[in-house]
Amino acid sequence: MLSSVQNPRILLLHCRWSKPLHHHRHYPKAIHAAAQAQAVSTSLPTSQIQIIQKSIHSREKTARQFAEEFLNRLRLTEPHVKSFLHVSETVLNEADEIDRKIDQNEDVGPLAGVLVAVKDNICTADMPSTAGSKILENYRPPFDATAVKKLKESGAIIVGKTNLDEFGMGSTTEGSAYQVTSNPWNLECVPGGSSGGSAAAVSARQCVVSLGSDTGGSVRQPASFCGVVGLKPTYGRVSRYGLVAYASSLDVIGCFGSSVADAGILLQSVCGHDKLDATSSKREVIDFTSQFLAKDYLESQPLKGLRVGVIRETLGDGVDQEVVLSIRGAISHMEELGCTVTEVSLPSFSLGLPAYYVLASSESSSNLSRYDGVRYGNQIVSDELSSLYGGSRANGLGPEVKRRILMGTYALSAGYYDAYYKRAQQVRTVVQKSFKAALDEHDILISPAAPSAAYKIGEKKNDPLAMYAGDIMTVNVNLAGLPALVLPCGFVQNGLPVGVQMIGGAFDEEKLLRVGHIFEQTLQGCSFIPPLIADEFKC
Ligand SMILES: NC(=O)C[C@H](N)C(=O)O
Repeated sequence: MLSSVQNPRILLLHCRWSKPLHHHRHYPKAIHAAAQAQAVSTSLPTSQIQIIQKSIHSREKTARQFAEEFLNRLRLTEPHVKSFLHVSETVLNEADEIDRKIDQNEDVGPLAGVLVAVKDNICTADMPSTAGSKILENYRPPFDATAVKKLKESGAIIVGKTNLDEFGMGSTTEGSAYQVTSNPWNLECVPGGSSGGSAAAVSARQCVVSLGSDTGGSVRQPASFCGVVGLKPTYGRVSRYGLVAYASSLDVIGCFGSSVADAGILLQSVCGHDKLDATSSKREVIDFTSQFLAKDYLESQPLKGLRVGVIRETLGDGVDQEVVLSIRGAISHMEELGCTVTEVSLPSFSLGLPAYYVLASSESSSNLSRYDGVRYGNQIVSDELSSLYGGSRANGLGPEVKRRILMGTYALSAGYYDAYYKRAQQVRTVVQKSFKAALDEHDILISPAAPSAAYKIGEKKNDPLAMYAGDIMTVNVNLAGLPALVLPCGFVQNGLPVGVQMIGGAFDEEKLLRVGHIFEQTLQGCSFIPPLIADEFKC
């Protein structure tokens, strides 16, 4: 007979809220105390996509009923959370069309009836796409991004466009030119950024899953702040065609869900080679989720012998002690599941942050030069071409975007190029090599997703360096182009969630999702439902 430590299925039962948490001695204290206050559900995070597919195909529930459920919740919560810049008016019609197809035995696709929110820097032909900037106010692209096209082909219903820091530049979503989004766990706190709207929308269950983009952590850090799952795929895994360019060598489209399985199923639908994006990979796309979703998989001790490396530099000075405690709890849980956990050093880790900000700003200064008031968006009318350009930019771009363009232009200018841009590229190579060495010895690497939990709106808004410093845990992964998964692993004392980051080798999303799923199904024992909607989910 296996002990609970060896048998995840038994462990899972221990972690159910019906049993007091303290009966499981390995449950981390930080989760322990705060989680009891936050516990609102006896159910584990399950794949909402699977539930929807099963129900609509068995006619137990219609796509319209699911759509109405989410839209009602959206109507109630949106005045508080403000995740969306635009909500579609055709959701119910699209749901009816899916029900009609099912009735007539027509093909509907793996995301049939699933409400997906899309970050507003991802182009949609039938909705505005502002990238959170005034310069693109009312802009309607004449085409869908490849990821959006694939979503539609899979039967998904795009529920709307979500708020973000202007052009993805920021870590709180306060940098949007339109509105400030709140964290559903505490409306006075930021949801993280730049994909704060997409993370908050999943957290408040306004949609089933959502798309974001991640240049230096924009999917993973808001996932951590909002208590949801965030997946940053390998660079090249998902086409960037139709993603408004910020820093093209770092940008990737990523996925949010309330379970690891949902994030994986969403990735499956949007990834793959696209001839419209020369950097998209031609690698064959394998099935990311079938293996771990198979019945009885959890009972096969699937993590036994998995080599896990804890990045030493991410648990030291400057990291909130309550976050460290939660991550240590997550690490001991992985040991319980049979993983071999060792510390690993990435000596170049701290160099990643300045290198990222030089490279991202440099690329943005080039990418954003297209916004001149002539080809896109808002224009200041003038007889003089230079004041038409200058006026439109002065008026249409926000302060953080201007700061990055100035920093990037400086780093690229003759005389400074070698000292900044070239140096940063050299650091990037060092970062890539040190990840490679660490991943030669380990299957996955572990770190916090951010040095703190969510903080108050306004707290860092006027302190760009403090804001940049908050990206320390995530930017290195973008420099190396690797995939990473963030999932909730606990709470700090004030009840805000903490996320653990799992980093994998290039194109190894399947392994990351598998490990994440087992971790989620055996540790949490509870869906991370924010207080805002807790009443609805109490059982
Ligand atoms: N876009 C991102 O991934 C967010 C990062 N904080 C940045 O401002 O660059």
